[in-house]
Amino acid sequence: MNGKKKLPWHRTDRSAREVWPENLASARLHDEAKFSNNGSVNKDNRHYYAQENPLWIRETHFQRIVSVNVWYGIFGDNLTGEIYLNFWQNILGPILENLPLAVYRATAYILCRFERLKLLNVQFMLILSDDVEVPSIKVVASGGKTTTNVTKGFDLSQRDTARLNTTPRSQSPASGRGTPIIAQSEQVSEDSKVGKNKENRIDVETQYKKERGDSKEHLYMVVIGHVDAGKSTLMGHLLFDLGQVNQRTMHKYEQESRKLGKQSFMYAWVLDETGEERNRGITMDVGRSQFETKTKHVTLLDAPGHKDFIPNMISGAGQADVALLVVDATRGEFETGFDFGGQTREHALLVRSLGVTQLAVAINKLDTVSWSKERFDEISQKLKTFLKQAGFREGDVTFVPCSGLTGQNLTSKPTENELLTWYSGPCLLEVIDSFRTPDRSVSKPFRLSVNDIFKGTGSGFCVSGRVETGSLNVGDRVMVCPSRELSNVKSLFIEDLSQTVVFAGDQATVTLSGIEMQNVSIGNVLCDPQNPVQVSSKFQARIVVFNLTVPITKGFSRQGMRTTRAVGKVGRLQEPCEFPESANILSSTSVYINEEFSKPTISICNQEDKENAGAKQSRLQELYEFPESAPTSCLQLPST
Ligand SMILES: Nc1nc2c(ncn2[C@@H]2O[C@H](COP(=O)(O)OP(=O)(O)OP(=O)(O)O)[C@@H](O)[C@H]2O)c(=O)[nH]1
Repeated sequence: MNGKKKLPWHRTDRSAREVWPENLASARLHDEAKFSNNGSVNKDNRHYYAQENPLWIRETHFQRIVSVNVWYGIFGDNLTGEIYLNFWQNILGPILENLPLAVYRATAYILCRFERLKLLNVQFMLILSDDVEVPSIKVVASGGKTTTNVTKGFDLSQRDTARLNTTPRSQSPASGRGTPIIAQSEQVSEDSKVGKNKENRIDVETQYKKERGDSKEHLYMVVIGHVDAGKSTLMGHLLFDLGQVNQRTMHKYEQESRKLGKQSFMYAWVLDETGEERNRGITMDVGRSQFETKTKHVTLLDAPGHKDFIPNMISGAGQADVALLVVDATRGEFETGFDFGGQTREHALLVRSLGVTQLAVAINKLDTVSWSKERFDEISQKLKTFLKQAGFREGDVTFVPCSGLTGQNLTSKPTENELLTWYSGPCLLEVIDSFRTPDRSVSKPFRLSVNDIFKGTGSGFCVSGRVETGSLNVGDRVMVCPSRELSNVKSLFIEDLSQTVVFAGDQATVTLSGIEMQNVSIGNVLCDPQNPVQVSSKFQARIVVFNLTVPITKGFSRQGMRTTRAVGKVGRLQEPCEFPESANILSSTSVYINEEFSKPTISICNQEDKENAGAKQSRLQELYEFPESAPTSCLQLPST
């Protein structure tokens, strides 16, 4: 909410609280509101990959609080925000007229607009106070055509106010994630259940320019590094400096973290949202946030550093275009994270293996070494050598000195004299701004690698993942590989915002119908039925192996592999395979690479296919169909 609109908001909020002190105890909304459902905070369940079998996905016992940014709102007769009067005065009213008064009075509404995606996005949420007990509410949409049962606590997203005849979204009993709502106008008709062929498709490049041309480039950035390197503190402080977190919230975090004796983590709390993460002082799941630089809209993915949460880190890295590696400059700490089996090396290798080529390195906590240039140079030098070996080009790596705790050199030039004597380069925000946005291959055939599947109470179910190439429209037909079953796209979302089309590079949620949920797995690929992923009996891969207890030797044979992005691209490999005689083994326990790091060079033959050469096609998917999906194989073998 910008400053101009903040004032009427707060004025109305204050007067509304005076009018309804009892109800607004649970219905007050602010620009970063967290929502409660009849007293208990609405939360999103998280997932992780099971240790006992990395092919399984498990739900965690910790959850993320559901929150949204609120731009406009009404309380009773009071209106906040001066735009969209028509929505508030003429459209919302008829929708709500059948609500019981008690419910109506305990209800708050929000309306969001996202300039970047050129969408008018409307969301509203029902907040019931503790003393209103209404299990299901009938909502009659404008024009009286649609009657919908609403479960307590819902929100919905639509492309524009003309599409407000909607079904509210309800919480998924299984995962806590909700099935997003499909606007009536976006429902897939029976007639449209055919794959769009090339001729019917609007020229994708033109469509892409039209939809995204005027907005800032979208970049997904994962923040990686050894545990306690200061990743969350750094990004929390950056978000605060950029105004993404307001003073009041920061003050609250300061007070509450002090009570727990963890005041030094107050900025980390911006991204570490769960009680368990805050109590333990570590990130466990990927924290997400958004911010803007001069030329980019950045989705920030704050990965956990602790080795127990590597699967979560991989899932964050699998979504990223670029990475920010954070290292702790404190004497002894950098060495722990880098030299003695820490996560600095592992994370850097993983992101490179997953296709990330551009890296910024934040040499953090420089306050602990009195902003020493020698320490900065020593660490940069060590990392330069290592990163080059890991496959990063020198020109694609930038080193920036900073302190997440004190805020030096994050969003503006430093003020510390010691640092100013030797550093005149860009601040962290400028470094992030200078990342190149990877080319989005929008005109290639559609491919999406599935990294999450969830079901709500509505029809269909959702899969989410990264669109690797091409574009997908609501109403399109997709093929799920490797099963090759067909399905229909009912709706599309990015960050819970309804879309009519998604493009290469987007992290999208797709609501599918016409296919059973159990027939889609994490690691499957959604593709264009008219141009599906090719089937092959052989593939080549570059393999990075971590934490193997048994040394790798030539002829080494293992069964079962799992990864997020790589499996999404190659299909799941569950067949015995062996490292061929020609393989170049550089290490017996940790990293297995060939001489040319940037190109996959190790052939792995499927055992069965070797025995019945040419007799039948393997279930493996061709990896090298498109360069975007080729060099990013990161396979994890069970260590026993
Ligand atoms: N002196 C100093 N301490 C810092 C700085 N940045 C972070 N810290 C401290 O380092 C500790 C760990 O910070 P976090 O931000 O939680 O580290 P992290 O890398 O996100 O940790 P994980 O996500 O759990 O791996 C906290 O006590 C921070 O206050 C810094 O720039 N200077």
